[in-house]
Amino acid sequence: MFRLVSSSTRPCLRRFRLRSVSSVSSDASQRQVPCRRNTASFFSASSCTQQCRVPITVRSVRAHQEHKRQDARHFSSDADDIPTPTISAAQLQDTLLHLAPSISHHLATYGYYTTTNFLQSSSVSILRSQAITLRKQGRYEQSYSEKLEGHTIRRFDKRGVYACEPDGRDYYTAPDLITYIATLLRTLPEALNGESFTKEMDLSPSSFNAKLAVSTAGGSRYPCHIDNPVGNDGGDVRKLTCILYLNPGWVEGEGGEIRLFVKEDDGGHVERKDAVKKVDLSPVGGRLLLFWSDEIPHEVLTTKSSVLSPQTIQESEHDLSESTYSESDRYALTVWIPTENRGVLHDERSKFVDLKDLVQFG
Ligand SMILES: O=C(O)CCC(=O)C(=O)O
Ligand SMILES: [Fe+2]
Repeated sequence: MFRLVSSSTRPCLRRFRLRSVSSVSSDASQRQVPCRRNTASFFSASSCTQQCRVPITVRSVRAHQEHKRQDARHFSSDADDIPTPTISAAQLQDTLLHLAPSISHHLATYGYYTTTNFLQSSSVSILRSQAITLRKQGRYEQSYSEKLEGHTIRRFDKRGVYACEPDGRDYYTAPDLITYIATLLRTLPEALNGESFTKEMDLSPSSFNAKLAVSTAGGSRYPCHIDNPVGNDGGDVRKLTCILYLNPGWVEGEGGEIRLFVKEDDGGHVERKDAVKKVDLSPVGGRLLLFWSDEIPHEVLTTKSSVLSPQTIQESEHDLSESTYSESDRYALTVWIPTENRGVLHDERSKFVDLKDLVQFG
């Protein structure tokens, strides 16, 4: 008997640490820069004290040179080389603050929130092209799930799915992706903690992990799972899953939908224990989807081989730019936000608590 433990690589919740910043500035003079070596301090270059301590041997000299080469790729002392993101952090922040009351209400009532208009298609195309550049740099690896077989956790590759965990070193390649992640983290936890429906969740802006995943066309799928099935017992404090889809030309109804299993009764009045509703959402570019990481079962349906509108395909034939590379692939950027209040994870009092029992995993 298999039990799905986690759909993704075990999270490293210390991957990024954000300095507490109350406002977001897109002004280049105020911009915070990635640390040279320590990805954990992306927003605090001055706090990196780690030195390169590779012992001197012939092999290590090569390793050292490679290290320096990699470093140079990610860091330049010339401030002019720091890329300026195209998307406006201030505008993103405004949008999130504007949506916060509705997000809070929907999360509390339905367990999820979604909007297809979170970003303009031009911004989605920029984010996608940076995701593709990271892929061309070899930053993605085979994505896998872990299942508990007896007492052993076994790893299963997800066919056709590749993932990377963007971090501070990726700023030079993907300034907009990193700006989006940072702005989401700076804004959303605090905004939802200020709303009465989600106040108790005590979401934390201080640490998190992010995943950029690409499902290649023609068959890849994710089985039904919960992102954080073990919760505090396993040291996993992820509470809110935030997915941004980066597929500008996606055609609705052509596969690749995420299927959420939510309560049939969404008004919170009469709740039948066995009432589960399936909600299928296409990964259309600019869709933001949020749901409780420890409660909402979901799966990703098979991606069909061609999911782009004829217009997009036609355009891509004449445009060999980065933004149309691998145009049939399904890109999703997920940020998991943890809670400071471990008691809310797998809370027996939650109205969604029985969803995981009602859905067959694996
Ligand atoms: O890409 C999606 O729609 C969802 C991916 C997912 O469920 C996961 O990474 O855990
Ligand atoms: Fe998931």
